Amino acid sequence: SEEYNVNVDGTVSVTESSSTDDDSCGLYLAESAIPNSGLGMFTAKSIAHNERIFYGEIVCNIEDFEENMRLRRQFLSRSNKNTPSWLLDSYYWSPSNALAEFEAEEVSSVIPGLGMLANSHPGLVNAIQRPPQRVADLHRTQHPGAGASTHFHDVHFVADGDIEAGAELFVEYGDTWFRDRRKYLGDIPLSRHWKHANAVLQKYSEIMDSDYQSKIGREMYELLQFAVKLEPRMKNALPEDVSDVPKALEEGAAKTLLPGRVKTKEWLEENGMCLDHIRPGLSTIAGAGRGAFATRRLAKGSVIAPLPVVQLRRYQMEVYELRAVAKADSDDDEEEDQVFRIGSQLLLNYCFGHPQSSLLLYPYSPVVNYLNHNQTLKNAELRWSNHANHRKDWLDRSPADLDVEKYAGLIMEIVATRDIEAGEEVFLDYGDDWEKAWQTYVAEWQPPAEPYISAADRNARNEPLLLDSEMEKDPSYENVLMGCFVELPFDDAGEDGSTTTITWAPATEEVFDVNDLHECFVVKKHNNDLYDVVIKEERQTWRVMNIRREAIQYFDVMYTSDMFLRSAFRHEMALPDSMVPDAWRDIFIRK
Ligand SMILES: C[S@@+](CC[C@H](N)C(=O)[O-])C[C@H]1O[C@@H](n2cnc3c(N)ncnc32)[C@H](O)[C@@H]1O
Repeated sequence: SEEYNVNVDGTVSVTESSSTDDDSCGLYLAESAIPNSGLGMFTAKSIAHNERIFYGEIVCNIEDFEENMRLRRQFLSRSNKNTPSWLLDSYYWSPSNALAEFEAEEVSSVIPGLGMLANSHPGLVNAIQRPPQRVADLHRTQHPGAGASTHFHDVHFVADGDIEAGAELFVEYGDTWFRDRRKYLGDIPLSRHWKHANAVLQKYSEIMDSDYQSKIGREMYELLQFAVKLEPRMKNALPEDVSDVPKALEEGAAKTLLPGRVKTKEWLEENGMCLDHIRPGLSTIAGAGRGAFATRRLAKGSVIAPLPVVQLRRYQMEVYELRAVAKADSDDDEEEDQVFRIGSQLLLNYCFGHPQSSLLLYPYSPVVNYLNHNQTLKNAELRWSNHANHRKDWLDRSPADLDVEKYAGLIMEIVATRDIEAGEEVFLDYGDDWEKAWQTYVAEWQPPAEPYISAADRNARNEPLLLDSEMEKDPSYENVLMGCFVELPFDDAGEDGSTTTITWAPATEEVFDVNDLHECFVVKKHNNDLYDVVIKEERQTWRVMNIRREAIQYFDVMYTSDMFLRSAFRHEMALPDSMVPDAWRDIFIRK
C-alpha cells in the first residue's frame, strides 16, 4: 500500500508503505457521542501524542464581514436594525490561529475539516490546532488564478496525548464560545469545572475511604450534589449516580460522563461516513492551485466524501468600500463619502450555488474544498445524502425562512461517476456558467504592471532580514511587515510611553505560539543570525534582544495579499439544477 506524507509546504509525497497495514478508512464522520450535538469526527486508528491527526486544510479568510454588511445597508438605504444571522459565526476561528490577523481590519478564518466538523468538549480536548503555511504557488504577475483561491494551506491538528482507535476527536473552541451560547446549549461544564469535579471526587473518596455504597456514602454524595445545585455547570460535571464514582476517579469525570466516546471499528463502518478517500496535493491543472486526489481505488457509484454544508446567503459575500467623491450639486471641490460595491469575498469560490437562488452552500468536511473543476476529466458528481442527519425538510423552506436556523443541517455527497484509481485527481464539473466565466476571465486577464513580492515569497527566500530603516528605503518591501513570535511579560511595570528591554527566551520548544505574534521592527543585526527588534504596544514599547531568525516572519500589509486583488476571479460552483427545489428559487431571472 502507499503512504501519503504531507510536507511542510502543503504538498504531499507518496511513499510505498513498508507495513502490511490494511487500507481501511482512518477517519469517520458519525453521530457525535455528545447528545444532540449533530455529527462528530472519529479516528479509526490510534494516534500517538503530538502526531499529526490528518491532512492539512485550507484557511479561507473573510474580510470585515460586519463592516461590509453595514456598508451594504447604507448602500441600499436600509435601516441598521434586524441584522440577520450569520451562520459562520458559530464555525470560524480567530484569525490569530490562522496567522491571518494582519490581513484586514477584521478577519474571520474559516477552517474546514476538523476545524468545523469536529465537536468540542471542554473536558476532553484531544486535538490541538497548528498554524497554516502561507504558500507562494500562484504569482499574481504570472497566473490569472492568483487571488481566486486561498494561499493559506496545511492548517492541521496534532494529538494532545495518545488517542485510542475509535475515539471521537474534540478540538478546543474555548470557554467563551460555550459561554456565549448558553441560551441554547445549556450549562455545559467548562474546562475548570471538569478539573474541579475531579478534585471534589478525589476529596470525597478520601473522606469516605471508598465506602460509597453505604447509607452514609450515598447521603454524602446526595449532599454534595445538592451543594452544587446552584452552580449547574459544576453539577453537570459530576456523575449522577454514586456507583459511577470509582470509574470517574480512575479515568476522569469527563470520560465517565460521555460513555459513547470510543466506538468499535464495526460501529464506525456501519454508522460512519469515510472521510479519508481523498487527500490534498498540487493540482494537475496548471494554475489551479491545489486539488483533491484519491487515496485508494474508488469504485464507480461509490461515495467519495460526504459534504455537510453551511447555508449562507449570496448578499453575505458582497464587499463594499467607502470612497470620497465630488459632491454632485456643489460648485467648489466639496466631497462626500459614497458606498461602492467592489467585489465578493474569496469564500464565494468555495461555495455551491444556483443562479435562481439566494442560497449559497459552503461544504466543510475535510479535503472537499480542494476539489477542482474539469469538464472533460470529471469523474465525480454531487447529490443529496440520505443520511438521517440531512434535513430533507429544509428543501421545502425558503432561503429567508432558513435564516432562523442556528446550525448547518444539509448534507450532500460526491459520488464517483467512473472507477477512480489511487492517486488520480478527483474532478467535479462546476457547471457551464463557471466554465464560461473562467474562459472569459482568462482571455481578458492582464497581469498587474508593478512587480510584486508577497510575504509568502519573502518567507520562502529565507534571506537575512533588513533593518527597518533599510526596508523603508526599498520600495519592494512596501507591501510586507515583520511579525515576531515573542512572549511579552505580563507585568509591564513600565509607565505609559516607556520602553522596556527584554531578552528573547521562549518558554517552551514551541517557538511559534500564535498568541505571541506581534508586529515588529528589526533595529539591529548580530552576526550569528540573531536580531534585536522593537514591538510597539498600545501603552508601551518593548525592545527585544537576540531573537532567532526563525521566530521572525514576513506578513502581508493589510488589504494587499492576493485575495484583495479586486479584479481576481470570483464565481461560485454550480449546484446542479436537479438538486435545487422550487422553494429555494427566490431569484427571478428574465429570459
Ligand atoms: C473549491 S476551490 C478548489 C481548490 C483550489 N484549487 C485551492 O487551491 O484552494 C475553487 C477554485 O479553484 C480554482 N480552480 C478550480 N478548478 C480550476 C480549473 N479547472 N482551472 C483553473 N482554476 C481552477 C479556481 O480558483 C476556483 O475558484
